[in-house]
Parts: sequence; C-alpha cells; structure tokens
Amino acid sequence: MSKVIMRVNALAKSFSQKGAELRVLNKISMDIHESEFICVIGPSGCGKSTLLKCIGGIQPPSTGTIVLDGMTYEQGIPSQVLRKFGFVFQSNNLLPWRTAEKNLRLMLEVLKVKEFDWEQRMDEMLQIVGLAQYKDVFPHELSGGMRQRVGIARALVHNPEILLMDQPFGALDAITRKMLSYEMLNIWKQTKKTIIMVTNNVEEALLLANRIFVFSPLPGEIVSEIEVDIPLEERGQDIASNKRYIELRTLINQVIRQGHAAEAKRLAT
Ligand SMILES: Nc1ncnc2c1ncn2[C@@H]1O[C@H](COP(=O)(O)OP(=O)(O)OP(=O)(O)O)[C@@H](O)[C@H]1O
Repeated sequence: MSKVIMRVNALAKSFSQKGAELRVLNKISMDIHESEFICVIGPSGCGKSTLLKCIGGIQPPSTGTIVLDGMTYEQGIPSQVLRKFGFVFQSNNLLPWRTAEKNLRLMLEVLKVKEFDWEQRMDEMLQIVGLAQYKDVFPHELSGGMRQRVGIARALVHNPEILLMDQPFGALDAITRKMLSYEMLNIWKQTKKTIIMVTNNVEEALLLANRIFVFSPLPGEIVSEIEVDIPLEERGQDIASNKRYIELRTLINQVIRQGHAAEAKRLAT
C-alpha cells in the first residue's frame, strides 16, 4: 500500500450546547494512505461533518491530533497545511457574479498560487469535470449537477493533496446524483488525489471508496472499517449486480442497523 499521508490520533470533539457538554466524536483514529478514496458513512448527526472540519482545520479537535505530511496540528491550522486541502460541500458556494472560470480563479487568487500557469490550470480542471466549454457561463446558467462539478474543479485547481467532500451530491436529484458519482470515479482515476468523502449513501460509498469507515450514532465512533475489494474495472453501470457489492452492501447496512438498535436500547434504559 502507498505511504500514509495523514494520521488521525485518538481524536475527540465536544461542543457546549445549552450549557451542557455534547460529545460528538470519540476515539477516532485512522491512517489515510496517499491516493486512497475513503468514505465515512453513518447516521445523521453522528459527527461526520465535524470530523471533516477538524481534519480540514476549520474546527480544532477537543483532544487528539492530526498529522499531515509529518506536520502535527491540533488547535488551528498552519496556512501551509491549509493549502493542502480542497473542499467540496453539499452547497457549492459558487459566487453568482463570477463565471465558472472566475470562480476557479478566486481560489488561485486567495491562495496566491504561483506554481502554474493559471489559464492552463483552470482549463485543465474544467476539462476534467467535463465543463471546458462552460468556462464563461455564470452559475445561474448551469444545472445543479454542473454547478457541483464547477465546485469540484474549484476544489482541485490549486492542486491540493487531499480533497475533503461533505455529502457533495446530497442536494441533487437521484439521477444526477448517480451520474455525478460515476463522474467522480473518473475524476479520481485521472487525478489520483487522496479523497475523504462523507456520504449517507451506501451504494455511492461502495462505488467510489477503497475503504469505508462506518460510524456509530452520536457520539460518533468508528464501529467498522471495510475494505472495498471490488476491482475498479468492475465498478461500472452494472456494479449493482456484482456479488461482492451485494455482500458488502448487506454488511454495511447491517452494521448501521445494529448501531441504531443499540442507540434505541440505550435511550430506552
Ligand atoms: N458548532 C457547533 N456547535 C454546537 N454543536 C454543534 C456544532 N456543530 C455541530 N454540532 C452538533 O454536533 C453533532 C454532529 O453534527 P455533524 O454536522 O457533524 O453531524 P453529521 O453526521 O455530519 O450529520 P448529517 O449527516 O445530518 O449532516 C450534532 O448534534 C450537531 O448539533
């Protein structure tokens, strides 16, 4: 396996809510290898987004550490580390008064990127997401799926090491969501970026991930780590009939159900 690019060590996170402490994440430890596609799946409200925010330096963990490229960060994040991330959220947050290309350019401006020719880089990224001919178009002139693809191109434009995606297709209709998840697989094959994606969709995780972390209900803990040993060439339109896919889908759904049952029991006692 490729080298470990990120190590999350015994991470925990609590918030203070209405004067009480709410433990959201507990004992999260994971090693992420270069070029892995990791999916994090679990019940609503179990702390998945919070984990991405801690990893991306948007929120500090309460305890525990994150080591990226040998650099440890706990509270806040050094700017040279921040640049190593690209973010894609459920709402694409494109600036409506900027064209697709100018939304990408903003990222390069903010991060003061010097490494590459901006025009060429923006063209390449729009090409990768299949929107080369839409560079001068404004967000309101694009479909929801296309806007999300611009969001993905923008997250990649500064050449981050890790792409953090928080339910990136969650706001899309079912057909567009499926189409975009196949495109995401192609984007990953082309870029070989390390990706950590939060999703609530087991099928999507099985199509894309090489490893899936299943979280328990609040406080989120890793209850299962599943290696998705379905070869890439079998991850096409007919994946739903793949024997291993069906086995893993049953397994993950079982783990999630058990977590729900345990939580219901805990609340009842
Ligand atoms: N800034 C905050 N202050 C206080 N509580 C917070 C804050 N952010 C998140 N929480 C709480 O942490 C818990 C986990 O939220 P989080 O958004 O991480 O869950 P999630 O698993 O991503 O949920 P979903 O799948 O529904 O998006 C929730 O109970 C939420 O209310």
